[in-house]
Amino acid sequence: MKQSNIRNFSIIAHIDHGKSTLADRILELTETVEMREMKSQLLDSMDLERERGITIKLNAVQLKYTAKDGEDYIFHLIDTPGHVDFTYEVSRSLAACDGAVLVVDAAQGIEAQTLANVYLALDNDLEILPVINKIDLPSARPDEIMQEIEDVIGLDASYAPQISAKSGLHVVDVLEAIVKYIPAPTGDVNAPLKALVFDSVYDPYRGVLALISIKEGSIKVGDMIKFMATGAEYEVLEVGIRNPKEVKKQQLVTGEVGWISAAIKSVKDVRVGDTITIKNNPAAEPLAGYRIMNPTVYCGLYPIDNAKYNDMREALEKLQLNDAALQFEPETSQALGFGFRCGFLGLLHMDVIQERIEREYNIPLIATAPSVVYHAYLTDGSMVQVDNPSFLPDPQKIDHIEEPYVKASIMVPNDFVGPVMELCQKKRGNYKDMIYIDDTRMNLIYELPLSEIVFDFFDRLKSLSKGYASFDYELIGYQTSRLAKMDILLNGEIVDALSTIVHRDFAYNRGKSIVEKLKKLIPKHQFEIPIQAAIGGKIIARSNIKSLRKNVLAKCYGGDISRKKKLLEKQKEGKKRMKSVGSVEVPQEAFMSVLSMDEEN
Ligand SMILES: Nc1nc2c(ncn2[C@@H]2O[C@H](COP(=O)(O)OP(=O)(O)OP(=O)(O)O)[C@@H](O)[C@H]2O)c(=O)[nH]1
Repeated sequence: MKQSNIRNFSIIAHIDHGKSTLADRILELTETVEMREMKSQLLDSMDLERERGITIKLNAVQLKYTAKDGEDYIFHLIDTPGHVDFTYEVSRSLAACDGAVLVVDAAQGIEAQTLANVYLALDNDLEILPVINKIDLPSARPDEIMQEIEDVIGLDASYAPQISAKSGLHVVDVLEAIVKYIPAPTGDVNAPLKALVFDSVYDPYRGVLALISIKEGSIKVGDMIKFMATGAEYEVLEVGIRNPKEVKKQQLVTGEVGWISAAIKSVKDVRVGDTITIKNNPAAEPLAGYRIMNPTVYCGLYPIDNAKYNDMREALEKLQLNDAALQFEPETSQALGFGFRCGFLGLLHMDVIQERIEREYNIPLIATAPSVVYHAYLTDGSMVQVDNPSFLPDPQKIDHIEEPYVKASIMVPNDFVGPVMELCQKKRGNYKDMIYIDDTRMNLIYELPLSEIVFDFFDRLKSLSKGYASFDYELIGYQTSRLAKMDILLNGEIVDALSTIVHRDFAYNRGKSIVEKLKKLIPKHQFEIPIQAAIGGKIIARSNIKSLRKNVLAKCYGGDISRKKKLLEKQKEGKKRMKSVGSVEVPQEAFMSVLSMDEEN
């Protein structure tokens, strides 16, 4: 295939605007997948993804298309994840392309992630092809949306195909527009190899497969390769493409997108964003833009059954082979026993990992409230990074504490601007700017502490804007805040897993709210349980869980063993998700109670 007849592109969109549905239609139209094999949203391979309707892992497929000009083309379609947690992956997958198909919902119009994705595409110098989707909806306003794309993004949308990805209407226009408007790859096939690693997949038999886009040169079986950032060296055992079935090849050349296997044991050697070159004929410099991804959110994960500790380590190790962004190290909690401190890219990433451990490895867990990474500057001039609130150094030794901040862009209809600004204010946001999108909507720019938005910000935003607000953010660095550690005491004992770092101005309300929540969540015991919130030994809120009066077994008379058994079974069921903390049984929800703060302020 001539390089000039290759087209490499991604589909980008705000969540739910129809990216995966369009990808499915394109696969059908190019007859890449036979109809009977076609499962809806084929590119989303993990069960969890399908269930949650989100795209997490990237995928690349090769498609063949005979255009109306009579020429045969090869398309490489690279699927990108659509959630803010995975921005870096989106950016790298875009760097593997020459163009991006921008899907915009004809009823919703431009949303925060539409813009965020457009900026990422522009950063990567991509040609952007707008496509207006869901024109079958009664509420569709394709012409207005076309105007919006021109006004807000500054793209010429006059040639944007207006389609229904669901029914397939006009989807062929998208393929023609890809041929016409997205440029062919330009690299020199005779230059030393530069292959961008934009994803990796773990295969239990062959080790890590690197998904690569060949920017210059070529790669073939038997080559000795070098990963330029990690320095790892391997011999290439297999190269190939996916269509979406795996097809082995002898080599991949400039413009092609595929995979290589080289008996690579750990995903850590195959960092997304790295450049692969040939060891004996290396490229002078790597492709631009590589960076190491650091987790933004940490939490403790503890097996409910301590005997499962080693199984859990194995589960995490296996998951990590697949997911370089997941970090973990052993941690002990007085309350919860032995477990792991785990680092994630965001809350969604955390949820997904937690669910996979429970579901795929069958290990019931207790998760502690997520925490961001604080920088505690000590009076001796040193700095410690704190990702677990219970390890915050003694207040006497702390000079000041800094916390991570983000710049948030929130798109919201005019009617909801008031409540959204109020929410941002409550979440300690600093107002920065307000940009008019059109007569009906605005883009609010705020700087907010990450700790405030990783919790329930997104849910609150959605509910108070009736689902209309959309949101995107990027980390902008650390700022000093008046923070302190708040401890929770049950029955007079500090429960380390319930400690949080709070802003001093909000400490009282937050303490009160947590204490009240715990009172509702922790079941009654045979004895009274005092619950207290304290900062530096000073009690700021308290309540009591009254003792249980009735014994369930008292109801059973005589020797009705089966009834007794049933009752005990029932109690056991209820206890499954409990963890004994000292003499108190605490349910899983209690550890998350520090998160949802509906009653506060
Ligand atoms: N009416 C209508 N619904 C559509 C159309 N295209 C997609 N949808 C629906 O919109 C919803 C979201 O579509 P997806 O393709 O999953 O969206 P996505 O952008 O891939 O979402 P993420 O992968 O989560 O980012 C699904 O319920 C689709 O059935 C369309 O043309 N018309």
